[in-house]
Amino acid sequence: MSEAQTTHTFQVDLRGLVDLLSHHLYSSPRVYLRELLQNAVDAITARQALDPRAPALISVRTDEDRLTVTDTGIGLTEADVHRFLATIGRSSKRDAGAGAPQDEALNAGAGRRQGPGVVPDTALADRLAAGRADFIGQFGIGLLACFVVADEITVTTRSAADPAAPAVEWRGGSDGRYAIRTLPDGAVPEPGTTVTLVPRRDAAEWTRPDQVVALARHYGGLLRHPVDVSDAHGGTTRINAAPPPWQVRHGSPQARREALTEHCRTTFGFTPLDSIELDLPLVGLKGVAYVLPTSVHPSRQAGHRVHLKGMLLSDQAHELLPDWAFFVRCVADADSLRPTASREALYEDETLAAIREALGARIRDWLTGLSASDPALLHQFIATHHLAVKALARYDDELLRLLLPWLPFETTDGQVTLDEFARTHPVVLVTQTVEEFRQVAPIAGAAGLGVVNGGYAYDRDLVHRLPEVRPGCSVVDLDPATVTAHLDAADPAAELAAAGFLHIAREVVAQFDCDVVLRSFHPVSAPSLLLDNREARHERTRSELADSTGGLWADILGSLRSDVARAQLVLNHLNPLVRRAASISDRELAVTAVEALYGQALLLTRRPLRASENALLNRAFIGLLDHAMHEPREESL
Ligand SMILES: Nc1ncnc2c1ncn2[C@@H]1O[C@H](COP(=O)(O)OP(=O)(O)OP(=O)(O)O)[C@@H](O)[C@H]1O
Repeated sequence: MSEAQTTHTFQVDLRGLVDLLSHHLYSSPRVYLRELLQNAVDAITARQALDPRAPALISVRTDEDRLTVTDTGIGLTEADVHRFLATIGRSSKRDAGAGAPQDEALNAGAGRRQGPGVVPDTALADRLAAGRADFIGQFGIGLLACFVVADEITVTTRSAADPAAPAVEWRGGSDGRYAIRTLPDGAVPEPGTTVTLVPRRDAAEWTRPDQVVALARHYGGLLRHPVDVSDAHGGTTRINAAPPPWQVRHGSPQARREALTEHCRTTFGFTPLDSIELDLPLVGLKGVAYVLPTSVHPSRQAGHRVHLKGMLLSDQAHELLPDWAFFVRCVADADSLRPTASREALYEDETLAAIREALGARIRDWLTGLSASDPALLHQFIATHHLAVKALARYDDELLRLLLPWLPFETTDGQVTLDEFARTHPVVLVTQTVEEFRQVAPIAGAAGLGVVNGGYAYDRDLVHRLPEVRPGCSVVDLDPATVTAHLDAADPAAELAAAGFLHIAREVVAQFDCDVVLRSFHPVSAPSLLLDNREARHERTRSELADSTGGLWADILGSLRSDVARAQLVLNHLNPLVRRAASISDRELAVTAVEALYGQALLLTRRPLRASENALLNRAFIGLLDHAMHEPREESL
C-alpha cells in the first residue's frame, strides 16, 4: 500500500533571516558604509556602461539625525525595486533576468550588446561573466548590513536607463516589511539613488561625522569615482582626492620612490626598507609590497590591504602572498579577486592561487636582483630578515645559489657569512643542536676546527648545501670522534700515571654507554667535555626501552638497533683539578670525583636529564658534601 505524499515549501522566518544576515555575517557594524559606497560605485559603473559621459559622484552626508548616501548611478524603476531591492539574495549584478533595464546596462557594460534577436547561450554566459567582473557586489545581501545601524532604510531612486519612469521611494524595515510609493514629477530631478538611514541610538557612534569621514577613507580611499563627505555645517571632505602613488606619473624614479615611501608611512606607519611595485595586468592588479624595516617572526605575518576595484576588502588578508614572504606588507587593488559573502576575506580559488604565485615570483625577483643592483641594501635586508631568506632558500635553488654565501651563521669564528667561513675552513663541521655548539665550539675552535651552529631552524640543511655553491669545500656533521681526533693526546707518562683513575672512570660511566679519554685542550679552565650526539642518545633510549619492555615491542625496538658512536667523556689533562683527581688513591673518592666531573660535563650539554643521570648528579653532590664534612674530622683524629 503506497502512502500519500505531500510536498511543502520551506518557510522562511524573514525577521530571523534579516537579523542573521545583518548582524552576524559581518565583523563590525562599520561595514554598513562599505556596502553603501559599494552599491553607489556599482550603480555608477552600470550607468557609465550606458553612457560613458554620465556624471560620477558619490556624496555622503551626515546630519543631526540621519545619514544619506547619494549617487549619480543607474537608479531603479519601480519594477527594479521590487525585483532587486526587495528580494533578499537577488542582485542585478548577477541575475540574467530578461529585459530588466539594469541587465541591459550590465550587458552593455560587457561591451557586447547585441542587436534584436536571440542571444546564443554562450554569449549570454560570457556577458554575465564579464558583467559580473565589472561590479563589486554580487550576492544581493549587502544592503542588509544597514540594519546593523538602523531599523529602517529609505531608498529614493530614479532610473537613468528608463528616463520616463517615475522616481520611487522604497522604505524597508528590519522586520522584513517594505512600502513603495511613486514620487511626483520633479521630486528627484536627476537620475540616481539616495539611501537614507536614521541610526538607532545604540549605533550612533558609527554615523558620527568624524567617524563617517574616517570610515569612508578607510574603505573608499582608493575608489575610482569621487566620494565627498559633508556635514550639517556645510564642510565637505573629498576622501579620495589623490590617486595612489603607483598610479601617478612622477618626475623621476627618486620622486616615485619617495612618494611610495610616504604612502607606506601614512598607510602602515613604518618607513620601508624598499618598495616593490606589483603589476599583474592579466588580473588588473596593481600595488606595492613594502619591505618591513624590522624583523618579524614568520608566524606573525602582517596582513595585507586588498582592494577590489578600489573598495577595501580586507586590511588583514594573509592569503595574498606566499607564507615565506612575511617580510613585506602589501597594498593591492585588483579587478578580479572574488570576495567571500561577508566581503572581508578573499575567496580561495585558482585566480587567488595564481596571483599569489605571481606576486611571490615578483618579490623573489626583487631579492635576486638586489645582489647585482644594490648590495648595500641586500646587506641591510639580510641583516634584518635573514631568517626569512633562509626559509625561502631551502626551497628555491636559484635563490640558494645567489644568497647562501651572503647569509650569516653562528660559527667558531663568530657571526660570519658561509662564504667567508669556507675560505678559512675547507672542512666545515656542523652541529645538530645549539647546545652541542655552545659546548663544543670553544674547544673545537681552540683546536683549529671550523664549526657552524646548525641548531637553528633551517641552518643545518642550508650549511649542508654549501658544496653546491662552493665546490671544493666539504661539510660534515660534527661527531665525537672528529673532535677528539683533533684534541692533543696527553703525554704517555701522564696517561700512565692516570691509568688507575681512568679505569675507575670508565667503570663509572659505562652505564651511560660512555667512554673516557684523556686529552689536552684549551681552555685550561674546562675540566671535561662530554661529546655526545643526538643519534647516540636516541640509540641509548631505544635500547633502554627495548630492555625494559617485553614481547613484540622489545623485538621491534631490538630490530632498530644501530651502530652509532658512543658518547665520550674527554678529561682535560691541562686542567689542574683533573690532574689532582687523576692522582686520587681512595677508590670511593675517585668514584665521586668521576661522577662529579661527568655530572658537570652533563649539565653543560644543557639537555634534559634522564632519571639515571639525575641520580648520578645527586650521588656526586652528596658524596662531595659528605667528603668535605668528614675530612677535617678524620684529619684531626
Ligand atoms: N545605489 C543603488 N543604485 C542602484 N541600485 C541599487 C543601489 N543599491 C542597491 N541597488 C540594487 O539592489 C540590489 C541589492 O543590493 P545589495 O547591496 O543587497 O546586493 P548586491 O550589491 O547586489 O550584492 P552584495 O550582497 O554582494 O553587495 C543590487 O543588486 C542593485 O540592483
